[in-house]
Amino acid sequence: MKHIHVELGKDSYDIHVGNGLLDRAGDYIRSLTHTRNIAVISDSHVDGLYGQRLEDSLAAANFTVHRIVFPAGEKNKSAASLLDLYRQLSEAGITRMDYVVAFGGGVTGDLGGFAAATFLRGLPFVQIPTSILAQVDSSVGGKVGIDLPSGKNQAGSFCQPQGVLIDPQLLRTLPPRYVHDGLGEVIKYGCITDLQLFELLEAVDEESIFSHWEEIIERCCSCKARLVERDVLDLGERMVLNFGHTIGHAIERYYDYGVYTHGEAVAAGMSMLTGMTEEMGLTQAGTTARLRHLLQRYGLPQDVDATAAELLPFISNDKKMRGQHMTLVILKEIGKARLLPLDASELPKFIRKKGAK
Ligand SMILES: NC(=O)c1ccc[n+]([C@@H]2O[C@H](COP(=O)([O-])OP(=O)(O)OC[C@H]3O[C@@H](n4cnc5c(N)ncnc54)[C@H](O)[C@@H]3O)[C@@H](O)[C@H]2O)c1
Ligand SMILES: O=C(O)C(=O)C[C@@H](O)[C@H](O)[C@H](O)COP(=O)(O)O
Ligand SMILES: [Zn+2]
Repeated sequence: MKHIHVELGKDSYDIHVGNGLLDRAGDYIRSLTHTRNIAVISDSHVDGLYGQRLEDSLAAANFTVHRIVFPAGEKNKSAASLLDLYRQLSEAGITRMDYVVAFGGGVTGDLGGFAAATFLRGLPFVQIPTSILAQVDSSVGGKVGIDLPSGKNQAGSFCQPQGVLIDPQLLRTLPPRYVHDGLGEVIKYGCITDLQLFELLEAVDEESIFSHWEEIIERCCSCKARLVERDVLDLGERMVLNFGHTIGHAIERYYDYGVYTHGEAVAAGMSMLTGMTEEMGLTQAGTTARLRHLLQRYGLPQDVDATAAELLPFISNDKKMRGQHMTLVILKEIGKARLLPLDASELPKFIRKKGAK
């Protein structure tokens, strides 16, 4: 079992990584609280697969368990779902001393975490991520929230979990599309800070990657933990985690959260942007080809049909926008990202698509 500490003063917590941890969740959460009631928020797929196992572990540790379920899918990371979770938390009689577990992929972590962060002005919560994407990225760092018609993650807050329990064995049931989806964010970590991780992904293939999950999860979570410790509110250095997301979020929204998964959209965003920055001489020659080759190897898109003009309106409310100024995350080379401040009027030239004027 591996432990990664996230040092944030009174908001500090630990990330635990180990096979079989799901069945020890009850004892672990019991070590954090004496309360009786616990709400487990999960989507319909994860609840069906693992809800009873988690309930059994929690019940054995003397918790009264309230399983709260919402329909799976990014379209449900919505205000309507949030209201329904509040209703269910209220009907379960959850009070301020009780605990919430966000148990599922990134959608559950963001939506369930936001419900916990805001219901009764805030309840303590634990993240038990079950998708690759959630195990390498979304369960750590405290960004919780929902999508709005105006854009991706447009309502949310920073609220750190009390702990994160990662059981890589749960990934065995993850559908192949979401293996690729999560690898989109893993490739992001390789691009922004971890050349060795990028090289590992180049060296293995989809078959053999399963034997490397623990190492991959640990590398990504450690990288994220260090960035979050230095810049918890995302005002500077943490922004590198947003590489590929300026265009990626616009892609998700343009297609109404129904065509590209988050990891796929980020993959296309990284590739499209790097194509442009390399052409401008800001990125080392050859980087785009290397990135696109890796994306292709793991079944991820390198481009989308939507034009720059179609995507641009959804970039105007990116969270890296400050008035008329914007920070773009670009690559110097594989393993090294940098923040590029620019005027919003310059954005179109970074989104212009290959071959377009
Ligand atoms: N807060 C953050 O820092 C952060 C970081 C990255 C991404 N995100 C958000 O995460 C979301 C994407 O997360 P995701 O890709 O995990 O999507 P998801 O939560 O929708 O999960 C993907 C699918 O896999 C299913 N699933 C999850 N675990 C499973 C398992 N073990 N076995 C079988 N099926 C399983 C889910 O039911 C769902 O159908 C996006 O909304 C994105 O914005 C947040
Ligand atoms: O934790 C972060 O910081 C990230 O940017 C991680 C991203 O992978 C994640 O998708 C995040 O939710 C994006 O945040 P946003 O502030 O751009 O909505
Ligand atoms: Zn992301």
